[in-house]
Amino acid sequence: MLLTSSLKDLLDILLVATLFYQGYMLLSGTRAVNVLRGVGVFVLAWGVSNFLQLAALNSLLGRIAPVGLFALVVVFQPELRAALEQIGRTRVRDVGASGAALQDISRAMERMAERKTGALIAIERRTPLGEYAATGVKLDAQISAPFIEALFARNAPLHDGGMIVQSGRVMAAACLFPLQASDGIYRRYGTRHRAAIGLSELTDAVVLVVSEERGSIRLATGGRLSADLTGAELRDRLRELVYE
Ligand SMILES: Nc1ncnc2c1ncn2[C@@H]1O[C@H](COP(=O)(O)OP(=O)(O)OP(=O)(O)O)[C@@H](O)[C@H]1O
Repeated sequence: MLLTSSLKDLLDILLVATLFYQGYMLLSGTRAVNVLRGVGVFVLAWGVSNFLQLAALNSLLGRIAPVGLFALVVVFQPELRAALEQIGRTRVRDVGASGAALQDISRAMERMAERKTGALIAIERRTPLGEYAATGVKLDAQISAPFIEALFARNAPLHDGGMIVQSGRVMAAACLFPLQASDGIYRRYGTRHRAAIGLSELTDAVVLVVSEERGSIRLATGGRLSADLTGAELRDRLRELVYE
């Protein structure tokens, strides 16, 4: 009986530790981490004021806490939604794009990088990108390297904004992606790169960027931007990420 209850305690502690660790992993790399530190300081101050029995401060912090909690839920609604979606995702094989489509995307990315044509492409994985596709122009077109290059050509009508690939087709172009907050390690990047990081932070999409300025190819996943990639490296990364 004693053993059972200590085993239960151990399981309890393990589950709570896992929950905290998963919570931290979901938030790490997002702007919520900085706020989490602020909440930590608040809780610490509340603990100290409780310990020292500072009645006025205690009652003030006690009144702020529920309002603060509500404000946090409102401010971090996108992050909370992304976190809940991540928990609810089923581990099914991805349908973002077929091998041939990935080849076409990589080839187009390589050519656009050589010509320094700016480009932004999001490949849907498990999180639906419909709401972002709705901000642009619906296409539902077959993927081909020349088509992608034509879309992003400098004076083309749909070159501004991001392209979205769903189920191996170009579903939309000229879409607006959410911008990554300008704080943190990516603050020196321009809006195209921050839009790629922003979308990859809120969804599990693989987002590709060609820099118009540098002619570099980069890839964003999970709110992080890769180093410059060669065409071959991009192909390998895409194969890994889209067929994980
Ligand atoms: N929120 C957004 N969603 C989608 N595309 C965007 C968004 N914001 C900017 N862009 C695209 O990025 C272009 C501007 O890129 P900007 O030069 O500011 O960024 P950058 O990261 O420095 O990229 P580059 O290295 O190509 O210059 C816009 O013309 C537009 O096509």
